[in-house]
Amino acid sequence: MTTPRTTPAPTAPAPADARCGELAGRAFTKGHGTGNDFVLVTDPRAELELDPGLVARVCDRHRGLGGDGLIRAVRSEALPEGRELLGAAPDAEWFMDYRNNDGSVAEMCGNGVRVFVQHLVEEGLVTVPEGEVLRIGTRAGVRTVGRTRSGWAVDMGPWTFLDGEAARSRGSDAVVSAGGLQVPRPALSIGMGNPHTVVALAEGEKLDQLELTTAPVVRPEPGDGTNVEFVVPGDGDDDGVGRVRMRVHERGVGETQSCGTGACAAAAATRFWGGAGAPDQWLVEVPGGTVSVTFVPAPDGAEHVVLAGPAELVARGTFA
Ligand SMILES: N[C@@H](CCC[C@H](N)C(=O)O)C(=O)O
Repeated sequence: MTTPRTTPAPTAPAPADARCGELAGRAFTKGHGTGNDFVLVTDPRAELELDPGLVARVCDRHRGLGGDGLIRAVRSEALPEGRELLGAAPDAEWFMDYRNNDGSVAEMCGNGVRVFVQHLVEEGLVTVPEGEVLRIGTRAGVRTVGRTRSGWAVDMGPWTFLDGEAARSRGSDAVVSAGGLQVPRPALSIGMGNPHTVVALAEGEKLDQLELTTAPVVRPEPGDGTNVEFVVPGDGDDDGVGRVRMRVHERGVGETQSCGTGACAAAAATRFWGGAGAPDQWLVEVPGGTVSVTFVPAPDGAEHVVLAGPAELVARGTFA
């Protein structure tokens, strides 16, 4: 006689928190800037609890909406880091709360700002007439954004050497190893509100041969991690415009099609290596398109970096 089966046949366990619970019923927008793609959520009063696991589930390319990051549009007054900015910039009504695809918080996202502003405009939350600017709060400070013929231009503030004097005197302050590179290469650490490490390669061929599915190793290891840009300077600047090709491995994401702050860092490093006479205007070609980077004297006496490029919204929906 066979004993009746009392235990249920095993089934695959349901993954914990598989859905985007906290976001259920909320509207989202999907957009990108030169292939750097984001999920955008409007949460004016900062009511959502965006824990890293939730952000990672939303950004998962197989089980979520998919994205290099998640951007929450919050009124600056609703977040402590936004309120801090309002004293000096009372017109910075909206704050870009940016999260990387792995759920980590980042200070700044250059492509994200353009997509964020496009989202605010299309949601009817702001108007930006031709010739006027909008001020946006970010964890890297206030950013000023204006329209261009084909997108938005963002004053990204000053660029900095992250390792001041060493970088200035030697032209490099770190070494980077990566798949496809025979030997570790010297690199320059540049701050754009967030950290970047820029490596120059001699030929385009080497750029195409890089294997960036695993993170490049940077020594000395930056405490908060870094975004790593590999650049190949272009030939000839007859028109006074510098050109670079770039691939990037982003902190908290992996290889992306584009990185706005990375393009600014790549142009700043290449211009620094080029010495006096290097152009102030640059076109940075990334796998997802081209962005422009211009170095301008600013009223505060510092040199600012202006990043310009497109922003496209591709979908709207509701979280299940
Ligand atoms: N893609 C962004 C940069 C996003 C943040 C970055 N991964 C970090 O952790 O600093 C850009 O367009 O600038």
